[in-house]
Amino acid sequence: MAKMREPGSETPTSNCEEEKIFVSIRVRPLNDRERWRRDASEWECISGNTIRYKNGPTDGYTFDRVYGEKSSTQQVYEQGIKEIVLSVVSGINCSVFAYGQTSSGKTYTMKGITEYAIDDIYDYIEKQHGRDYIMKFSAMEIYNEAVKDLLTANSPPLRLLDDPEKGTIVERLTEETLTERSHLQELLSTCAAHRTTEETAMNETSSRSHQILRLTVESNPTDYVGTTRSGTLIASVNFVDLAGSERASQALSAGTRLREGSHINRSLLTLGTVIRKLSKERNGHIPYRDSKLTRILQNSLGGNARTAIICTISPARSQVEQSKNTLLFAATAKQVTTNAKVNVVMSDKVLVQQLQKELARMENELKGFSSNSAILKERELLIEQMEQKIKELTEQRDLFQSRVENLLQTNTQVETPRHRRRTSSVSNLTAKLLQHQENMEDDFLLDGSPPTFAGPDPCHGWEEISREAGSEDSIREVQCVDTSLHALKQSGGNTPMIQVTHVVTKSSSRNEHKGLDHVAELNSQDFLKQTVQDTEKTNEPCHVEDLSEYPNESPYISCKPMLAAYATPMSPAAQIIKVDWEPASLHHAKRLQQKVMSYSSPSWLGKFDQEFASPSRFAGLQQTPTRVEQEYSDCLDYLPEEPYKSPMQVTTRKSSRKYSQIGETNAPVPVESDGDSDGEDTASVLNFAVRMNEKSRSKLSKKNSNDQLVHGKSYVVNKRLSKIKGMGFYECAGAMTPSRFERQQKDIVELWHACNVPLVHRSYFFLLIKGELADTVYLDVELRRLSFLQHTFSTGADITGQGLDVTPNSSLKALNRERKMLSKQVHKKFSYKERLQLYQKWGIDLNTKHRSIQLAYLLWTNTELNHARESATLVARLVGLIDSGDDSKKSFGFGFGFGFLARRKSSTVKPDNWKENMTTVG
Ligand SMILES: Nc1ncnc2c1ncn2[C@@H]1O[C@H](COP(=O)(O)OP(=O)(O)OP(=O)(O)O)[C@@H](O)[C@H]1O
Repeated sequence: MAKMREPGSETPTSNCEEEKIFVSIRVRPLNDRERWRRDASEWECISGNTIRYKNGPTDGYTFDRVYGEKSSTQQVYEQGIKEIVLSVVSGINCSVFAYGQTSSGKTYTMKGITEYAIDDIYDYIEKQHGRDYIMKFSAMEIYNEAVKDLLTANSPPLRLLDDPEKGTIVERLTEETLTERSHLQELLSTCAAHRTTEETAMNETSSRSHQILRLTVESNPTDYVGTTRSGTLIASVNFVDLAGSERASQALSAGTRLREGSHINRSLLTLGTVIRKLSKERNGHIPYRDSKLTRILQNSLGGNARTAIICTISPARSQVEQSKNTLLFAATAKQVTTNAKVNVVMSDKVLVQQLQKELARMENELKGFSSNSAILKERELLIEQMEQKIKELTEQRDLFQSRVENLLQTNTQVETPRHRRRTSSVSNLTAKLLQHQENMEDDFLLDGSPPTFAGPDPCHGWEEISREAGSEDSIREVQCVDTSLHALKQSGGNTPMIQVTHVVTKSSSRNEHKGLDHVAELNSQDFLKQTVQDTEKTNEPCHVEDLSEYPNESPYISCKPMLAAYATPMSPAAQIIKVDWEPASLHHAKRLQQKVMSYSSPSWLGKFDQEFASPSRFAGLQQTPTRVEQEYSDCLDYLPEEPYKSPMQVTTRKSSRKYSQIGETNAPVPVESDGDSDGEDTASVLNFAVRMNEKSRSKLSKKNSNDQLVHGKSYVVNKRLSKIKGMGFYECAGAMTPSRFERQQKDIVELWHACNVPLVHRSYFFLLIKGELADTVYLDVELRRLSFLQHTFSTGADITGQGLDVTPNSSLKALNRERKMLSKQVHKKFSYKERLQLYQKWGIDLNTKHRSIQLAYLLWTNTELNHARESATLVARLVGLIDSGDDSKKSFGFGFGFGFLARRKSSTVKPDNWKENMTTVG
């Protein structure tokens, strides 16, 4: 038996509680007619819950409660019924049935039960605080399977409706809201008056219908404690007085009685069936809908309700069979289980009310707190002051902003014609470049060949344009050459070799112009020889400056060596000669540049030039100009006044200079030609270098080493510098200064180009270098490695014959494959958003087709720009290396560099090692 819950103490989540129907038996006393018949009382209650037929088995029938003839209705109510009925105030549905044959005392008992229950409910509600109760009363009868409203006279039959939430409801059933107890008494009287009854032979009233009185109790909380909220509890208690349970055959006679009996029994038979089925298996089909009675009382018979059934019997011997049937029904009903739960309804209205009350409470608390808090007042004051300050600052900012805008506008208006022309030319060039690339890139991914950019290097163009646009300086750098053997003479012949460099000055001396013209007139084949002879003859006045007086200035950085390819390999004491010039005109600069560019690289490098970034295409000088090339040639007229410098050609010549600086003295001298004109160029220059080297050594042996011109001394031919003496080159540049670091890095980049080093390796190396002193070892090792590699390539030695399958051509092919893959990976590895950002960052027009290819091209050519590291990072990501992690990158760079060095020193360079290394980096 479920215990009654304390209203208001329940949680919003309802807990179901299973319990059996509470079944009690009440035996009424013999009535006058039975006594007149001398009918004997055949039933006795042998205990509080067992009744026994006096002439039957001694065991008797056991129920929850049994009440004898002398029991009172109050007893029946108090012992079990009351506890169930009062559940309604806790939000639990409940029902009390009276079942029994006609005149067994059902109405008598239910009348008393109802009155006691209502009294108790009223008593309970009146004692409660903190909740508002609303009670509503409705009454109906089911007669001949018609539902009638007992609160309405001559009620028409009412329809039953199915409600998804409430279950079966009776349409238009009167529901009176109760005010006070007397009100309910009046309503009960009304119901009794409207119920279908008949007069019996004993001048008594016999009920012919099933009566259902329903009291609905709704309770709402009126106060709140903290944030706990409880909803509305709604439950109903049904007082059901059934019609006589005797069989129709006994009650009916004919006509109306027959129909009435069948209807009565339809509901009663269905009730019996439902109870019987519920007592056996609740999960099967329960025919609630077979009768109005069971349909209306569905919840009370096996659902969400607590139920009590009072079975009334007559003690008379003549009614034993009916009494036994009643007890049988009672025994079956005793097996039925119901699931009662608390019915909580949290309506929006109630919820809003609760929240409003809670809000009001919190506001009151806040007001009280604010009014009493001095701290809050201070902060409010502070906030006001800060807001005022912000306002003032905002006004000042706007004022300054407008001034800046005015200034900018003024500057724009005074823009020089030259600047306008340059800007215009930049725009034109950009448009043409992009348009051209759009056409050329179509074929790139199709045939797998590297992009044949007929136009200028887009990377270079952007850099130059950017530099030009950002500088109004009249100083121009011009690539030029000077053998300056004068310097050699002044050095006392100790210099083992001579390097040819270029330099930039603002000088306007006539002699310089001569020198420039002179150099510019030289052809590529005889350039160095002629220059040396001329210099010795004319003995042009040049100041020889010792770099030791400029210990912080690296000659390599300041003079940008260009034709160093002609230095003797493996010489540890390269001389740096710096010649400052300013061209007499742009014409001279261009001519000189053409000459410089006409120097051919080895065949395999030349091929690369033609295919990738040939400046000759840009300048349209060496080949028959195509339509596109002609366009670019036209563009030259609008170019900034700076000669085009090919990264590739600079690389070709510079790389050997580095080789000479760091190489080993006993290394072979590369004098062999590969047979083609490019090779002849190289051989010629190298022969020259060898000759000069030998000359220097001869002088050195005769003069026994002048202390001012020891190995490592560097000289600068510079009209602006005074003569200085002192520290040697290696002493000067031995420390890892930023300038040296930068120079070495650039040299490595150039050698990478020259040796077709895979992009993967380049990326790794760039990512390895952090700009720290510890990077020196990486740079040195890489330089040595590349120098050796380049030397091997340039000598044209039959490396394949030695088992090495890494050749210039093979590495170039591998490099091209990489580049092709790089272009494809741009789309795969970079998101759309990333690509857009990269296009903008690298100056690629978003409207251009094949933007990704352009981006890839810029990435693999931009190792000479300031974005080298970023470029390397992007490349590494594109080729899938970035995911390998820092450790592997470090170990790769370190292991690769030192591993190779170790093999060389121990003379254990094996073809397989080479192959392995190159394969690894590729
Ligand atoms: N426990 C009782 N003590 C004294 N009188 C009783 C008791 N029970 C019933 N009576 C009387 O018996 C008569 C019939 O009772 P009641 O009308 O309640 O029977 P009923 O089962 O409702 O019959 P019906 O089904 O025909 O309406 C009534 O006069 C009633 O006063």
